[in-house]
Amino acid sequence: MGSAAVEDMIEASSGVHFSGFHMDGLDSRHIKKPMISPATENNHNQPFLIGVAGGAASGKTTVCDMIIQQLHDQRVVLVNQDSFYHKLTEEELARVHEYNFDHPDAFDTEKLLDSIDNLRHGRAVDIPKYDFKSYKHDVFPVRRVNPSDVIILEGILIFHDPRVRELMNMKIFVDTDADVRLARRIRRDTVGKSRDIGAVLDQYSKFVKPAFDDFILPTKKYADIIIPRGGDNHVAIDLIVQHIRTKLGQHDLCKIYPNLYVIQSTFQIRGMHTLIRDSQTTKHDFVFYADRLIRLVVEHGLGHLPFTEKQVITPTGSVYTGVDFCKRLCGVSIIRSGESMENALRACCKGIKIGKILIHREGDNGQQLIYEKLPQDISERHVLLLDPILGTGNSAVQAISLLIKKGVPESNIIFLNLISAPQGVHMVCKSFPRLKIVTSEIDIGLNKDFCVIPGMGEFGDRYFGTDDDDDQKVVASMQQSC
Ligand SMILES: Nc1ncnc2c1ncn2[C@@H]1O[C@H](COP(=O)(O)OP(=O)(O)O)[C@@H](O)[C@H]1O
Ligand SMILES: Nc1ccn([C@@H]2O[C@H](COP(=O)(O)O)[C@@H](O)[C@H]2O)c(=O)n1
Ligand SMILES: [Mg+2]
Repeated sequence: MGSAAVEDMIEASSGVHFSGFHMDGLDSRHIKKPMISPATENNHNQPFLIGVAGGAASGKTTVCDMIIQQLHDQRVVLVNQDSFYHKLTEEELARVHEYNFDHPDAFDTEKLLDSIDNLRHGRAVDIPKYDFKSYKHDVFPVRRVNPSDVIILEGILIFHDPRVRELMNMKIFVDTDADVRLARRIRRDTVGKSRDIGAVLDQYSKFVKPAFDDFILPTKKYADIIIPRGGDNHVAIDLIVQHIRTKLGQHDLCKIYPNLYVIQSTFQIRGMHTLIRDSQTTKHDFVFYADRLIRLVVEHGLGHLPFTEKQVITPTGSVYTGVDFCKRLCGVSIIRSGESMENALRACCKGIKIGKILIHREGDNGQQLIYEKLPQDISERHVLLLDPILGTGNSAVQAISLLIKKGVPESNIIFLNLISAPQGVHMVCKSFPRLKIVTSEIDIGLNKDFCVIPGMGEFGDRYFGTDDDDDQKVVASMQQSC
């Protein structure tokens, strides 16, 4: 695809986030101003920002180095909070042993925020390298840091300021025993920084330990992941790297198509995917975890519907300013796998009408519309199109074309699925830039039989129990648990 075509498409589709506001059927007293659906699942065109905090000598730098090493094929930069220590005055330098380097005020957070803002917007920045021996920033040449796919921010107090914290896509706290930290610090400061052991211990009891208790430890609660034993914890580091890779994989397609929304990956979501993708999972477990994931996708999809502001009076007599749901909705499932998503939609939207479309699939593009039953007034509704797998995209294109033929505006269609292949994403997003796709994971691609890989096999067979192997799996799982 030419870059001009991509730009045209992005421009055309970016408008849809603001154009789906409908007022039909709503009480005008409740309508104050249009509210744009929050689309927080992914940050288009933004690098993935990781924060790594923890006590001094807990192993933060070691953990960052290991992550960077494992992500060797990605553009990753490390930004150290040390680089943003305030410049000391002559007076402070003369009495440096009385200076508290562990207090939040020791850092120039405004400058740090400015540098991150530049990097996030694709601008290179010059970051000084701090010299622990002279307490100065001008001993070493400044480091030119280029914008990258992943930015790691590391430092004892990197979670302290909420403005910095809010920018982070992932927060890691390195949790190492206090004795180990002190022992490492003594070695580092005496051998590495040529400091006197008495001064090191004085600084520790006067500033380092109190600041850890008062400022650093209280930020542990903001962490998404706490790593005990730092760099020795290879399992945690592998999982973190895997998660970052998933996020980076998604970013590429999300950068091209602003109408693609991949729900924020968590270890819970990855755990559920691991189960439904495992060929040894029993039907019972498959249905249980597929239902959980479907429910998440449905809830995220509903988050993209237009809302109107609504105020209510609570039992305490106070005013609560909230939102009113969009009422003109309908679901459409692509038979047969799509029917597995109907229950979750019904559970979220009381009494929702659900239409059906049956498409006969043969090979990669032998699609043929066989049957359709849709509500008569479908053109006036927002449609949630249901199909757990987006493979080649041919069935989806058939179904969407039918909806558009029936008068449904393209921007009123939200296509919900669990797994999308990049081929299907390209096909649907290119053909219908005003529609939205909400999915939970993007897979690698399609095999020669047009099946999604790694995928999960034939979803309908596994969900509805028409998978021949299932009895053997039950026996195997019973044997395992004996
Ligand atoms: N798992 C570990 N085992 C032994 N030594 C370690 C380990 N992790 C870090 N160190 C050492 O401890 C010191 C502090 O580690 P570092 O990663 O620089 O911590 P921080 O960045 O949190 O201050 C360094 O000298 C490093 O080599
Ligand atoms: N001139 C300085 C500046 C900082 N420190 C100490 O460094 C610690 C933070 O660095 P980490 O790599 O351990 O995160 C912090 O505890 C400061 O006391 C210093 O000793 N001298
Ligand atoms: Mg460090």
